[in-house]
Order: sequence, then C-alpha cells, then structure tokens
Amino acid sequence: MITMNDIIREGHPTLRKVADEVSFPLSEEDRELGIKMSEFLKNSQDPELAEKYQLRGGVGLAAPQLNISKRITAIEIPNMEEEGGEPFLSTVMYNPKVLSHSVQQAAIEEGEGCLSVDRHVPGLVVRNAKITISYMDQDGEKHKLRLKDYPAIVIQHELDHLNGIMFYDHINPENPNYAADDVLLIQ
Ligand SMILES: Cc1nc(NNC(=O)[C@H](CC2CCCC2)CN(O)CO)c(F)c(N2CCN3CCOC[C@@H]3C2)n1
Ligand code: NI
Repeated sequence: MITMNDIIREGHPTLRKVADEVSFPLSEEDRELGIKMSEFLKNSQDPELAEKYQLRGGVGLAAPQLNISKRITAIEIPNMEEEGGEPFLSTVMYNPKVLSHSVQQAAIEEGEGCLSVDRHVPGLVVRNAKITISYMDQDGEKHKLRLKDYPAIVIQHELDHLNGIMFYDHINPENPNYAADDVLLIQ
C-alpha cells in the first residue's frame, strides 16, 4: 500500500517536470498504480487507517508525487452533505485535460496544502471557478466532466502537478491574501 514514505516532497525535481501521457490500452502497471492511488486516498480519509499508517488526509493525488512522471491522478472527493454517503467524485483520471474554463475565478478561503509540502503556506490560491475536462478511465473510456467550486479547485490542483506547478506558485507574493473582489471564496 502507498504510505507517506512513497510521496516525494518539494525540492524533488520530478515535482517540477511536465509528466508524460500514458498510452492505451493501459499497461498492467499503470492500471495497478491508479488502483493503489485511490486506495491511498480512501485510507487517508479513514480515521483509524489514517492514524494507524500516519497518513495525511487527501482528496487528490497525482502520480508525479510518487516520483512517477505520468499524467495520472486519483480523485476521492467525499459527499459534502451526508456523512458516509456515496462520494461526490471517486475516480482515476488518465491523461486529463482542461477543455474550457470560466472567466470567473475562485479560491478556497483557508488556502491550500499539499501532501508534497511539509509546511503551511498561507495565502489564496486563485483558480478558475468552473472547468470542463476530459479524461480516460482505466478501461480506455473517454469522459467529459463539468466541475465548479470545490471539486473544480481540487482537479486544478492535481492537473498542476502533471505540469510541474505547485499550489504556492499561484499565491501573490506581495499580498498573499489578496484576491480581486470578483474572486469567489469557497468555504
Ligand atoms: C481540500 C482538502 N485537502 C485535503 N488534503 N490535501 C489534499 O488532498 C491535497 C490536494 C487538495 C489541496 C487543495 C485542493 C486539493 C493533496 N495533494 O497534495 C494532491 O496533489 C484534505 F484532506 C481535505 N479533506 C476534506 C475531506 N475529508 C474527508 C474525511 O477525511 C479527511 C478529508 C480532509 N480537504
Ligand atoms: Ni498537491
């Protein structure tokens, strides 16, 4: 199983690389990797397992964070309304790409963190409020997804990892908590 020891930290060059597309049909290795990335996220959201294996909570994970420079990301966004309900989005995306995005921007009010960053970096990470993405699933099926608010932010954070971008690259160095009036702040 994947643990925190498998996650590379800022300063590791792989986090600054543009990751390679994966080819289809998927190799057994790439299929297995996706499954293990999802399993990590699910474990990290289980209080007992997170405690037992000292996992930091995660809703997304990108292959470059495992020192694997491939365009693969696992997403595990729980249902915000009901505890224990079906997750809002639970999937592994291969070769995800942004097809279009809103002019409207948004940011998580309390800022962002990253499993590859062992420090708190305060500041607003301003991103697109809405995005339309396409991706391949493990069976080679193509999907198109329109996302907004919190899920859109999560996906953009992961897509950044596939392009060697860290969340703090988006923080205004002069005034980290600055965001134009029209930037949606997400709780
Ligand atoms: C927002 C949030 N970020 C958590 N961590 N950071 C991450 O996921 C990083 C990616 C996120 C950082 C901001 C946007 C994407 C990982 N990244 O570095 C991958 O590139 C959380 F853990 C978390 N939640 C809420 C849901 N909760 C359900 C029950 O279990 C605990 C869990 C905690 N919400
Ligand atoms: Ni991250």
